[in-house]
Amino acid sequence: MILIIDVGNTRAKAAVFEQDSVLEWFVFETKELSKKITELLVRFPKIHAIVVASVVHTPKEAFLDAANGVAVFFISRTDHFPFNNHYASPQTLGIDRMVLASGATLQFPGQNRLVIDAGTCITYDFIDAQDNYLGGAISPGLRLRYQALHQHTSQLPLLSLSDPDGFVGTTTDSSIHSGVVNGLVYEIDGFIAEYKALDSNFIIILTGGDTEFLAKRLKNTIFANSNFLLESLYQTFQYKIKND
Ligand SMILES: Nc1ncnc2c1ncn2[C@@H]1O[C@H](COP(=O)(O)OP(=O)(O)O)[C@@H](O)[C@H]1O
Ligand SMILES: CC(C)(COP(=O)(O)O)[C@@H](O)C(=O)NCCC(=O)O
Ligand SMILES: [K+]
Repeated sequence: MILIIDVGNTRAKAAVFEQDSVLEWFVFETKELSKKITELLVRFPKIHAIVVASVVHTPKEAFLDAANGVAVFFISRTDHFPFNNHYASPQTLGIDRMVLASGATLQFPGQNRLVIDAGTCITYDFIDAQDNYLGGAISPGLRLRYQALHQHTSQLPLLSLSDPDGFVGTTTDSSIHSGVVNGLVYEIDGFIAEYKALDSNFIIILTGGDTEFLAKRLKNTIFANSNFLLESLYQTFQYKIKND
């Protein structure tokens, strides 16, 4: 039994794997990490390894203390990945993006893949049909857009995510919802159109905390899976074990 943990900038996501199936999924605040690991190890005493990918500087000691002797594997940039990395600054590439690229490469062989992760930030990652990872884009996530508008102005309220009524905002609130939600939907559809213009043989994978909200609003056909990062992390770990 293996505990897989993805530590994002907003929340940590975890899954307990038995062979290749998931027994249970968990989501919690990143600051509750140590406490949660301790709880999960009590609930699932058969866990013999913990696999972690983190984009947050969480001290390794915190994991090791909570793991209480269970082996902890921190997936890092120096591990084996199933793609050729062409990012021009590989030393600064987010480990979450590498894991997503790895999952896309292994799960969808022989086609162009675009992975969109709608989390704290929106990340776009492009792996071509020959398994070359080429890069993509980073932009603010949905919640971050609402927060930024409020924090950097005097007059804009902090709103929570809600459906805009059309694209013409007629009040401050509806203008913000239109700008944030429609703006992001146009952005994603726009990027997808650019990638598809390169080659029609494309699979587009959408993941992250805003997957469900966004999936039904996009024009394009996509493969939506909120758990794609955790599944990819499990596969990246299996790939690492085989190739180390
Ligand atoms: N309980 C929640 N707390 C924070 N964000 C949430 C929650 N539920 C849904 N979300 C959405 O999830 C997004 C963050 O996604 P997530 O995958 O958790 O980010 P990260 O991987 O960067 O930690 C936010 O833009 C927000 O709209
Ligand atoms: C872009 C990110 C902040 C996204 O993090 P997330 O939204 O998943 O919490 C993360 O992938 C990161 O810190 N990247 C480093 C810069 C880069 O990938 O080029
Ligand atoms: K992201």
